[in-house]
Amino acid sequence: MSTLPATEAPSPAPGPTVVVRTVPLDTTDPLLSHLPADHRPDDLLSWVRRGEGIVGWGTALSFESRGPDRFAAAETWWREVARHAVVRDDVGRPGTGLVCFGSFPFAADSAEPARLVVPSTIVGRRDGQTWLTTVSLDPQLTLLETPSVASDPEPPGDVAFSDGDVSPADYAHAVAEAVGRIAAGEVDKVVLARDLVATASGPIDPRWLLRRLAERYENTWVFAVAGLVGATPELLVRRDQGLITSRVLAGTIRRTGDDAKDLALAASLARSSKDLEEHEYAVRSVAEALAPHCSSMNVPEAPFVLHLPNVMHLATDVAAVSADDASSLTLAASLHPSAAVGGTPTARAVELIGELEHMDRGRYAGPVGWMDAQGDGAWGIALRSGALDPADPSQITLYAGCGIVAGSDPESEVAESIAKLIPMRDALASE
Ligand SMILES: C=C(O[C@@H]1C=C(C(=O)O)C=C[C@H]1O)C(=O)O
Repeated sequence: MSTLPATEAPSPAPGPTVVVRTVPLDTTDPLLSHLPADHRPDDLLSWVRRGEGIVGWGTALSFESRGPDRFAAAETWWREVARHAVVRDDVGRPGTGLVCFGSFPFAADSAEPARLVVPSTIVGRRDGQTWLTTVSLDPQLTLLETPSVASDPEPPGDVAFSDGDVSPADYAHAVAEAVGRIAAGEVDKVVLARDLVATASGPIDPRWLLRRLAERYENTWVFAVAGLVGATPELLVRRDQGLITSRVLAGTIRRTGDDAKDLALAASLARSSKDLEEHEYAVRSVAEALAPHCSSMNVPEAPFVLHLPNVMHLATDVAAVSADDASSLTLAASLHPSAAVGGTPTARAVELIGELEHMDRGRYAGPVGWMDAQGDGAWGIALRSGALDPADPSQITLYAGCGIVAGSDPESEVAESIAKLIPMRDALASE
């Protein structure tokens, strides 16, 4: 329990003053089991992988930004919040003390704003050590009770799927058009996406989705920020005490369910010139964007095959040593959009997405993650995800996209998008 000195009122500080307290917590209960049952769906926050990470709820502070400067505005706001925060941190590692969660729209002209949220309660775990952080605007902050395990979430009931803005037929058409534009030399690669609307008979509890995603997709980061929920296998960037890492994915094969066949497919994926070419574009775009911020960088020569229950991807883990004080969010902003979700060359590919895709991606395929007061943090690409409808608790829009290159075939890309929708479709099932 802390009694911190009251700040003078009215405060001359331009930013809000938050009072933050982190203490070790003696529990081994799964992080996701702490997310409370009685909060609004868009008030639950998660960044969890293999039982570790952070979950949060309640809103101590939040911020929205729009347009091409959405990242810079968020960074400025965060620096102000961090500068004025009064922090007492008894654990002292990345993710403890003051932390925000964030999620950014893919496109600068999206109707969706970028969101940063500082939750009022965070439970985190790293290397087996668990902690509790409370954040308050009240300088007389007293520590909350140790969070308990919440009641189990209810399943969403029967779920019906319907076309979103881009039907499978529209998608095949857009892919064919993109292949034509690639042949004409406009771009080398463009990533096109589509959406699928799921309507459940009952309210969709994000805690249900998160638990199911975490159970089945242990090679992913299971996230929830302001109603965007998913399990991404792609880490845009992590900054952890001077070490920068990124997991680049591009090049995909659908799994068959037959392990022997899947191994043969994995071997063919690792040799496929179409996929290797697509992968190479994505790795190069990440390495080039990180280079100005790094003193040394390790980019493996050949990708490995990442096995997920629904698909396999060509994957490369880039590691680098930070050479400046660029925060994880600044790094994420300079990496976005990578060739994995935009294309190559980036600017022209993004224009082509605007021309051919016919939907607002919202925060799908944008950076999603968290950051602490030192700028350490982790930002994934919001893939294998859905956006809960803020107006209808029983509806969620799911998204999936595919990298289109010269050799792409529209029907295969429709099938690949279907495979990429499986994690969220399965997570919605009630069985
Ligand atoms: C765009 C998505 O995935 C991206 C595209 C990939 C591809 O085309 O091979 C692979 C992984 C991701 O970088 C998605 O899942 O929606």
